Amino acid sequence: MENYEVLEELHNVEAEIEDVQEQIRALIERQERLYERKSELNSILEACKESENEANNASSSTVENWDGPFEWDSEAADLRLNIFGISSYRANQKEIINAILSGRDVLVIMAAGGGKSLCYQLPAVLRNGIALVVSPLLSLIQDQVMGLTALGIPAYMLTSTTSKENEKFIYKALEKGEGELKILYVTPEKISKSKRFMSKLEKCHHAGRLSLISIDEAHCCSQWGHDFRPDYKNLGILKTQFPNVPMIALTATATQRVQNDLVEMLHIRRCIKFVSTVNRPNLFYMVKEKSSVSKVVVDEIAEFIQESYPNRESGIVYCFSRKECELVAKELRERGISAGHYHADMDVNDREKVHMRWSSNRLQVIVGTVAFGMGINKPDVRFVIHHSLSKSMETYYQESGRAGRDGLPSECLLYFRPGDVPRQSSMVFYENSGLQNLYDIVRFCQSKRQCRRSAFFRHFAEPLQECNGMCDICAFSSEVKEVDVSRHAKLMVSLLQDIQASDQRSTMLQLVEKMKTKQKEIGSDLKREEMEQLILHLLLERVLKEEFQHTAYSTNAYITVGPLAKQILQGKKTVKLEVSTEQKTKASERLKRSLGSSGLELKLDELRKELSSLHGGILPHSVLSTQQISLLCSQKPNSLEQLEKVIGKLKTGKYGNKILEQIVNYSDFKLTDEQASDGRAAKRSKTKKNLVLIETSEDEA
Ligand SMILES: Nc1ncnc2c1ncn2[C@@H]1O[C@H](COP(=O)(O)OP(=O)(O)OP(=O)(O)O)[C@@H](O)[C@H]1O
Ligand SMILES: [Mg+2]
Repeated sequence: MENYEVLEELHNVEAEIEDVQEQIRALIERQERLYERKSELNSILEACKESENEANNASSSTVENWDGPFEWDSEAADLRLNIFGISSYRANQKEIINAILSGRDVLVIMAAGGGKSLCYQLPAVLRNGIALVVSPLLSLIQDQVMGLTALGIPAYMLTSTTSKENEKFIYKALEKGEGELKILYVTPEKISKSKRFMSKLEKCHHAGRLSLISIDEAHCCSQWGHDFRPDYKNLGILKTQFPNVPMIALTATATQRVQNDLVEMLHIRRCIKFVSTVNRPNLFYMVKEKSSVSKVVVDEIAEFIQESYPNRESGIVYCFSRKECELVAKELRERGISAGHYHADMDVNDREKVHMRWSSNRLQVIVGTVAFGMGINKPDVRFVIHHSLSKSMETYYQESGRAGRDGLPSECLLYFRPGDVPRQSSMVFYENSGLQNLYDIVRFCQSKRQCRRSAFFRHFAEPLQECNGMCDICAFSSEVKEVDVSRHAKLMVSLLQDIQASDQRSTMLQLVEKMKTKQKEIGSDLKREEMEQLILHLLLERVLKEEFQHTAYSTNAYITVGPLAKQILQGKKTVKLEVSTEQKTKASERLKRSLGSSGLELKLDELRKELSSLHGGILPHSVLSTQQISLLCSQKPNSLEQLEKVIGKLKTGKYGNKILEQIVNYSDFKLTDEQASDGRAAKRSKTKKNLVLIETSEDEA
């Protein structure tokens, strides 16, 4: 054998080894993803078996029909309507309340705004003694205590802001049963750090006065959750110390892993689990192409807000960075929208002030970073706009889910452009499955065919449900065609190989620039946006991958050749891009129409603002919720007695005359014979008004 032959074979063998190694790397990576999926599927299977067992046990035991009847039914219904002002239960609420009142531990998974608070507040009022509620944030606690106080329910909080006087009152109530205390809110730190508090609680329990324990936002227990709080890990002590006190854990987080985790950590393995759907039928999801010119984006956002929400309905705009968030707020203000910014770098008092102004409808829009999160308790947020994409499907679900907690139609709008991806990836790449999670939401944004809602169902492993035209994909019929871009993909991979061979790196932006010249070789021009779309597509397909380099000030993301690049070079893989051929309409006309407020709605909105400041600055929605306003407009009660049927005795007693005055004064108020004779239920009038109210009535629940 000649020397050169040996050398040639050696090169070939080396090339083949390299090829094999690449395939092994790709396979290992695939194996890892499969292992991860396997463990997820196992957890789901486990949960299914558990619920099957529970169902089997349920059929053999005596009381497992949580719908009732129970001895407390009428008392509970009276409290619901006349104190809480809620005309009918939503899905699962009644069952959860019954399970807790039967003394069982309960785990509640219910979407944001589903009405979890009522599930523990109503039993707390009904049962003798004091209910303990653990909640992660001071602002959430303050909102809840204020809301309950407005309803005349003796609720207190024990936190760093509690006055000495109140603290004394609370300790006395716990220890001696003196004074009126029904619901006590604490942060988890109180349980893990205050021995004094725990000893008083022990005394309260010993005297048989600890009625129930509620763990709100329970996903904070789990490291897999999005808001992990170390102090939540210690809450297991509550069940150990008070085993016979029913515990209710509530969260809107749907992943199986988190659910399993928190049941273990709270020691409530025998709990009854109520899992409601992740579906938020009143939310309209929409992804919009984001211009690379920042002014254009703000113009579009401003126009959207002004056109769709001329009555200054509340909204949130989420931004990626603190700087961006200040800038966008300023630019919105310049365009005549009352907007304030909110981020973690601000002074706590300033942050609180902005939050408060927004909660009381004095500020229309909060422009925030992710720091504007869990504490948001405002039910009538009509729109959530993402100025750039979130870091995962779960985060997006949570953030967009802050819209429409009152069940009324609301919009979730995400501005997406591929150039935002490297900004996010350089932040999340070090997190557990960070890049994988990010690529999931990128897939969601890139898709031009898959219903947005069904993407959520898939993500949370839930059976598909109808979207009813409540996402851009289902609502607008834009034609999508597939374009074969395999040649461009091949060119891109070989270009990257050349770059890497000369020890260089390329960011997404640089790669697009280089490709713009290079693609002339194949005589076909992809537009800049299409080129970016192609890069993302190849990242998701693992033909390309991102690599990161730290500098003193930032982490840069570079695009490099990925494990499946060979397949492209060898022509084993075709690459197709989805391209819309039609422009989409601006927004859902249907939704817009349904959102239009009537004159009476505006009058009642004004009234609730006025009453809220007259009644010690409570929040306007504590006076009347937007849903109650809609009911009043459709039913137009004309006596205190009729009004009571809509908003309950308590609110009628407090605000009834003023409300009736508005309804009577309202010029186009005409009482139909039908309403006069029997005060018909809301549903029929609701459809008349063309207002889509999404709620579950008692008989449906
Ligand atoms: N059965 C009901 N009918 C009408 N409105 C209801 C009902 N139950 C609760 N609500 C209202 O829905 C809104 C959201 O309720 P709540 O704050 O309990 O939601 P949540 O499930 O705790 O949401 P989050 O996960 O965001 O904390 C509140 O304004 C509440 O008054
Ligand atoms: Mg809640």
